[in-house]
Amino acid sequence: MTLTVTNTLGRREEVFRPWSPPLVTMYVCGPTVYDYVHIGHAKTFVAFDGIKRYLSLIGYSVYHVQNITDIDDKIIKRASDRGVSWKEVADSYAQDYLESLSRLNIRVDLHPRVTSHINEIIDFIGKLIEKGYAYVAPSGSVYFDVDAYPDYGRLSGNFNKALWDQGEGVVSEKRHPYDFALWKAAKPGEPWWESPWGRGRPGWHIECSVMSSRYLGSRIDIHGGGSDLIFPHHENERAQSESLFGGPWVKYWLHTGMLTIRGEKMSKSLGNIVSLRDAINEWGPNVIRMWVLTSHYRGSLEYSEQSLGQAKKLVERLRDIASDVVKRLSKEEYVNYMKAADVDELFKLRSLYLNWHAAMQRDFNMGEAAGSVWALTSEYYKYIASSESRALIAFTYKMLVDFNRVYAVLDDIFERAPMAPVASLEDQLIDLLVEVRSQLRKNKMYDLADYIRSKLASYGITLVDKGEETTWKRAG
Ligand SMILES: Nc1ncnc2c1ncn2[C@@H]1O[C@H](COP(=O)(O)OP(=O)(O)OP(=O)(O)O)[C@@H](O)[C@H]1O
Ligand SMILES: [Zn+2]
Repeated sequence: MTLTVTNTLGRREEVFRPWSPPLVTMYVCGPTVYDYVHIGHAKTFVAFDGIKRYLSLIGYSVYHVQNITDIDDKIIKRASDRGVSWKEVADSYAQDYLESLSRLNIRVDLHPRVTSHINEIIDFIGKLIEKGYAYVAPSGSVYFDVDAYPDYGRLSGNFNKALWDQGEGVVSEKRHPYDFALWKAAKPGEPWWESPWGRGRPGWHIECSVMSSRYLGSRIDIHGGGSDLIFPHHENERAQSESLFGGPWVKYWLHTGMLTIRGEKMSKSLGNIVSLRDAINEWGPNVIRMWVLTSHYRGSLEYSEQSLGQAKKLVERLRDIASDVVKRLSKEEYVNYMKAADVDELFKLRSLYLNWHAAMQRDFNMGEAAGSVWALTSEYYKYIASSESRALIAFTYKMLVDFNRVYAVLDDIFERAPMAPVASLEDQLIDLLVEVRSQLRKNKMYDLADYIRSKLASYGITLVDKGEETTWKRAG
């Protein structure tokens, strides 16, 4: 199988060939920390986590850097509205962001912050001025000279100069209205750092060029972010970096589609956000992950109770099956030979597994891959749950382990009980308690039987009584 990805640069599907396999370097634009992280951010961050996890599953080693923008006009404004320092605003929301990532089981290798890289930023800008790509204006602000970079517009496919307005306002000191700020001279009352051009602070775009190359070098395999960043942010990053490094910079530009609410982009500035905290409290982190990872990263995703409900159902099924499979594998009673029907079933599972990979290999098509996961759960309830073939159960387990390398919603189940030929001591003790409880019930000693049930529940073990027989499972 060959992995292909859709590169925003050129807008085509390309075979994935990183600069130095098996290493893959990946930089994703992180948040500007002036408010709580919302589920729109989660869509982008979970999608890249899924991409990284899939690359790791097929043998790559991914180094993932995701920045924190901790100085920006919006942070300064929020601080002055609240009468606190910009640092207090940035630190508290950066904390919320890091906690959210950790609750969502997203592991980023490095979280560089802009304000810890001011010297590197000044150095980068200095070199751009030296090479003739940037100029110092009378105010002490420094601008990128867009006309000096002939490839400008190729990433976004926007070659019409009239549409290159950067949203920074037309400042008379710029050479062209579309030049953008690399360094902003300090206005009274604003935070500043000393620089060769006077006191000021970095512009937004320069920070990502600087921090990505500082940690990943001057050639990066994957640069990611939401599609809202293609223009001007990524167009500008590309102009800055390729001008300085003098050659191709990012190999694959991958962009996520937007999370929408009532058809509109969810955004702090539009004031229509559902905070990730609230969403996690309502649905739990596993459901949010699954919801994002069962849709295509490039597509948009509408916030709806119904689609979250579907994701919840899938997570519940997977957790139920994983617990069952782990428990069954730890027992010795399953016979080791296969019946003809078991072999047929194994082939069915095999094709589901191959289809899952085939979908993932086509530009990480997670929406399509989800079909195989649903199908696996159906096969389990339909056939495997009552099969006695250890091989079939073991293959189900292996598939779930691989799927979970991407979805990461079963870690606790697999960590607690890896595939083992005999039950762990813990499992054997639970079995024993369940058996004792059954005896107590037979002897009508319900108080003691209930005590065992509630004690086990407090350890996260749920008992399910079906007639005389009692089974148990770990809570999700
Ligand atoms: N609604 C959304 N859907 C998907 N990704 C999003 C959404 N909003 C922001 N992102 C992505 O999250 C990352 C961090 O975004 P950032 O904090 O810069 O957001 P922002 O655009 O400033 O937020 P907002 O638009 O809410 O003010 C970026 O990669 C951005 O593309
Ligand atoms: Zn960026």
